[in-house]
Amino acid sequence: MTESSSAVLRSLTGLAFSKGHGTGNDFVLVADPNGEHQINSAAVSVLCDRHQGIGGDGLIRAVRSEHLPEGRELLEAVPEAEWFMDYRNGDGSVSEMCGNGVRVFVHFLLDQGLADLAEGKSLSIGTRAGVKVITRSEDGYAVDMGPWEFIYPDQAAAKATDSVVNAAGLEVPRPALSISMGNPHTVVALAELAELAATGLYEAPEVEPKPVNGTNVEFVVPAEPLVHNGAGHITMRVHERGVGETQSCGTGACAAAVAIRYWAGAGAPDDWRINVPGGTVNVRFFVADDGREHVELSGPATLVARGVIA
Ligand SMILES: N[C@@H](CCC[C@H](N)C(=O)O)C(=O)O
Repeated sequence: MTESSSAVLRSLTGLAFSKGHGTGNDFVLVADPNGEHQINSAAVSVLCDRHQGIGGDGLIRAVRSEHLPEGRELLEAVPEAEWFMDYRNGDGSVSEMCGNGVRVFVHFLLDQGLADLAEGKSLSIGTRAGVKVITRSEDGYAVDMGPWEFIYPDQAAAKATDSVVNAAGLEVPRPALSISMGNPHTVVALAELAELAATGLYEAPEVEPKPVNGTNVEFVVPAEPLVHNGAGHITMRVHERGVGETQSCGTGACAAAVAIRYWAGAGAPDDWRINVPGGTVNVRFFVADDGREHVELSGPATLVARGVIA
């Protein structure tokens, strides 16, 4: 351990944390109701280090929205969004949204006695991508992720792809489609599972044009046939901005379903199962009360440990 990382850990002595995951996308979770802990990006990367820290794809701080400027702004429109998910990637960078993270966040709030979520009720959680509404579901928790958007709408409409991606193991760059789920995604379809397995994600894929704020990149293989039992089926691997390859990405699963459904055209289903290395998440498209098409993400949330920084 370097001197600076041990100094960072010393400065956090006594901090209580939990460790949790959603389909293998794992997080260090800290309850900071009154916004008293400034966990800077150096501290996040030390805590998320798998060898010299606790280990995690990201760190999630649970803070009351009133204690953050971006939370106070959300409260003006949605006063019930008491809690804010302050999400950081494992390298310390900030991301707008984490789909697996928000389910684990709610599970953590319930475990800590900081919130209630009775059957048939919902919880509104503040995030940097707006307020997300969470309910209980058969597979764990369901999150209304809101509407999706093309990042380059003109190109997407004209050509159905808007960028190209290359990665280790792929012989030629592949066409891709860029989708925003509040955070950026670039989705690439591959023909078969063997090609997906041979794709090297130990370094960031190259994306052209290079997105200014970086991007998460999803490699997906549609099932053959694509639709069975009324749902579309996809297998996905992901390289996450600020992390590397992860076992799962909730916003990535939504972006993958958006892209494959768009490419499949009229008649494509509204229900999707996304198989990732860490399990399965479900994605559903529906028209919400605001008259817009929203994406719902559902899946499990698990807490595995509680501890204190020594
Ligand atoms: N794993 C997350 C996404 C986390 C943020 C992402 N790495 C980014 O920088 O946008 C998910 O489940 O959505």
